[in-house]
Amino acid sequence: MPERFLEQGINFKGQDFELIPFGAGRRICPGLPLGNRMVHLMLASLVHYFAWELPDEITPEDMDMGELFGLTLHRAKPLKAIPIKSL
Ligand code: HEM
Repeated sequence: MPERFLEQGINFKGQDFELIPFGAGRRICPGLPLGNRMVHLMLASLVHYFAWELPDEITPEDMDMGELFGLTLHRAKPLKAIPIKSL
């Protein structure tokens, strides 16, 4: 639920310990600025250039958003999204 951080005034740059995808303090990830730009560029390019659909007539409401606890918290079932055509 990434939206839980909306309007909280929390950012990911290592000051707010509720959200530290790049770590914090002296050993914070030195690739933070590059990583931040690349993730935005990659995701925006995929959304901009392709139309997407879910496999097997799954609707967004049916998606299993279950989580699996580990070193990081990730989806129990990987997201499968199919690019159907370039826009
Ligand atoms: C979305 C992309 C990335 C994420 C989420 C990420 C996340 C992290 C995290 C959590 C750490 C450990 C920080 C800590 O120990 O507190 C780390 C360390 C590190 N990251 Fe990244 N990283 C990303 C991209 C990059 C990139 C693009 C580079 C280099 C070009 C990079 C280079 C490093 C290095 C060298 C360390 C070790 C820093 C140290 O131990 O002093 N990372 N990263």
